Amino acid sequence: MSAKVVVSKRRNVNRQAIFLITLWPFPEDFFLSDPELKSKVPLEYLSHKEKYEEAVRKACLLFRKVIQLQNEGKGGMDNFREVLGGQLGSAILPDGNPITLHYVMFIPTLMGQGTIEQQAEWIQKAWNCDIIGTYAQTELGHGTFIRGLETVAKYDPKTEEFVLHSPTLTAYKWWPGGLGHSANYAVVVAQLYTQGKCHGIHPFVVQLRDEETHEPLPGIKIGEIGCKLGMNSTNNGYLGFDNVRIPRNYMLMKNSQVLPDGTYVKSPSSKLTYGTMIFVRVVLVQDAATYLKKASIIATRYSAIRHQSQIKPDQPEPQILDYVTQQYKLFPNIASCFAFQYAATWLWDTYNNITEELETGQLDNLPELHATACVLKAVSTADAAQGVEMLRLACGGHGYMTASNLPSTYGLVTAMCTYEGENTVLLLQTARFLVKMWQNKTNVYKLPTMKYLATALNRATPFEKSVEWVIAALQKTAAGKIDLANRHLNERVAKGQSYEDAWNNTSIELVSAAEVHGRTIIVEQFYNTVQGYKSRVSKELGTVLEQLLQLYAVNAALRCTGDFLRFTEVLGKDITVLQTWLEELLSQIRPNAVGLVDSFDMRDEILSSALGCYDGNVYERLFNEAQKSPLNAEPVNKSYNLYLKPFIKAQL
Ligand SMILES: CCCCCCCCCCCCCCCCCCCCCC(=O)SCCNC(=O)CCNC(=O)[C@H](O)C(C)(C)COP(=O)(O)OP(=O)(O)OC[C@H]1O[C@@H](n2cnc3c(N)ncnc32)[C@H](O)[C@@H]1OP(=O)(O)O
Ligand SMILES: Cc1cc2nc3c(=O)[nH]c(=O)nc-3n(C[C@H](O)[C@H](O)[C@H](O)COP(=O)(O)OP(=O)(O)OC[C@H]3O[C@@H](n4cnc5c(N)ncnc54)[C@H](O)[C@@H]3O)c2cc1C
Repeated sequence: MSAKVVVSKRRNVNRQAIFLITLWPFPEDFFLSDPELKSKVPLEYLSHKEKYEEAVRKACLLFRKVIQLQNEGKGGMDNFREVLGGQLGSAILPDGNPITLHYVMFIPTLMGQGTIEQQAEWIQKAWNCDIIGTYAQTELGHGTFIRGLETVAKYDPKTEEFVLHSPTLTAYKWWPGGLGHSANYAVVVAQLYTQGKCHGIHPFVVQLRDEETHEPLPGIKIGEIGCKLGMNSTNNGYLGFDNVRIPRNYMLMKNSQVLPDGTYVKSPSSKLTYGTMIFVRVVLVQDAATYLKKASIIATRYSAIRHQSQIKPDQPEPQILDYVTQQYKLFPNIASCFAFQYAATWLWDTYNNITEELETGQLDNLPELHATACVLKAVSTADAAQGVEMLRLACGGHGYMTASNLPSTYGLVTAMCTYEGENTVLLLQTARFLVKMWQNKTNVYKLPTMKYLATALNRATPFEKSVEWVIAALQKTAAGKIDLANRHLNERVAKGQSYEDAWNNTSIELVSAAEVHGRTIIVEQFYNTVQGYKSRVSKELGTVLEQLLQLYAVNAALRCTGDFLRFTEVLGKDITVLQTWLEELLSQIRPNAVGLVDSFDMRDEILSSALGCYDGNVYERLFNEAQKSPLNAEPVNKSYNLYLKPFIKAQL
């Protein structure tokens, strides 16, 4: 396959940033109208092996079409984003894409961690798909604690090679997407040893399979890890090394180097090796918004079609959308879609600005970027997973059908809470930075996401029914929680605990403080975006956006009433005002609910749901989907004669 990519010789080019510039309206039809990209049989009726084979067939066609568009000059990297993300990507490959990691982590790591020469060597090949790669970091024994990885890369100056080895079973790589049978190369993260000393984890490019036959190379033990809750076509794999040799220049050496004689040259920051993880955490916030939008469309449209029970005995069964409890399940999730979308856009811009600085050697803003990416990834994916499950429940029994596409959407979104950093662990990373800033308050003034900490604790926040008040109250609560956690940490240390034990013993409070900090950022970004839009949109649209903003804010406030009572001046009677405000907003949003989810602009083929179609023909679609069950192909199944009949006829 041929595609052109120009590797710039300029060092300060943010190569990951160029991925997501949208210059071209994405031609969904080019993909969705291709009969070869449609499934002939619903995936759930295929075996595990057939699912994988079908996914590889489609993934190859999908990327061939993206490259065709690119060669015709139609769009650029944004096309990749569309086909990899939760919108078009998950419609065509509902149980995951077996080559995603090639684009989302392998190529970005070559770009972010390789020298100019290494990029020139590898990127064109990867871009042309002459090689297919993955990102092999996690091991059977360690996913979170990457400093504890056991795979070893030992430098041999005699041959100028690294020797990769898995000394134990727990050192086996475990989880990388596409590793099982799709990829023939990987970026492998391993402990670097040179001149008898361990220098910590570093990234290496390793060939795993023959480029022609795809047979595993000598010393490479490789396979797929088996069935999972979801994402069963992503071909997550395992990988062990038995003294596999690779050339010296296969270590990605943009940040630290091993010279031919084995001398180690240190990186300006050991955390630059973690750069690809920051990149993926940033793009996941957008993906969380996309999955939540999908589920919100399905559940809201279904709620407008479904009639059940009676509100008043003498009246017809209402649309279930008219039940206030139903509105409470749906509308805060619709508001969250907007909130996460705006937070994702803001985080993406922040990421671009800070990575530009990193390219020029300025590392000052890296810790804040890391802390912010961690908390926004954690809060958005946790809320999206919880939201998708709530929206599934909001569809009653039909939401449990795979034909609703809600179970599979949940399978995709809940995985996000674990991969690319387990959410609790990420919140603790943010808490670590918050506490550090809290202890040295002068630093706080400089940080856009944290400067509120300098004044929030002592600011009066008398209750008023406004978003501005919610933001101030969240800020005061976050500051109060950080302050309290920090005090408890110090008290434990003063009583003789080590700092690490005290940290662990305070970690419930620390996680909670980080979470409120994350929600503060999200509400603030939502607020700033709506203020920016107000002068540019119609009065009516401005009103609806304002209602969504208020709903997101008041719901965020009601989720932490206990904390508000502890850390702000709010009183019990004010909570009643908040509750009434929420109820008013639900009824204001009700007439626009279907219009709002329609505005997410997802076609029926993308929703892939019998419940969520635009025309509302829910029951016909459910019935038609049932006809696809292989059990309905014959009126009597052979198990009747084999087992049931003898069982029924037998004298028990
Ligand atoms: C070509 C076109 C392409 C177009 C592309 C278009 C893309 C668009 C596509 C859109 C669709 C998307 C689809 C997605 C599908 C995804 C598929 C699934 C992917 C799933 C992949 C994975 O799942 S892949 C594995 C991820 N696996 C983790 O995620 C491990 C977590 N575990 C850690 O990440 C570390 O283990 C952990 C905890 C930090 C501790 O690390 P540690 O022990 O070394 O560090 P310590 O805690 O001791 O901290 C020491 C100091 O380091 C500081 N620090 C720590 N991290 C830092 C950092 N990153 N940057 C800066 N600073 C950092 C910290 O703040 C401290 O700073 P200080 O000392 O000053 O306080
Ligand atoms: C679908 C999927 C795809 C994946 N794809 C890839 C891939 O392509 N490449 C790759 O390298 N990896 C991949 N992974 C692995 C993923 O990155 C790890 O699973 C993730 O980082 C979590 O690590 P873990 O599994 O070791 O969980 P653990 O760390 O074992 O977590 C278990 C529990 O321990 C807790 N815990 C752990 N450490 C701490 C701590 N310090 N403080 C408090 N609590 C703690 C966690 O909060 C959690 O509750 C994938 C995983 C999944 C599920």
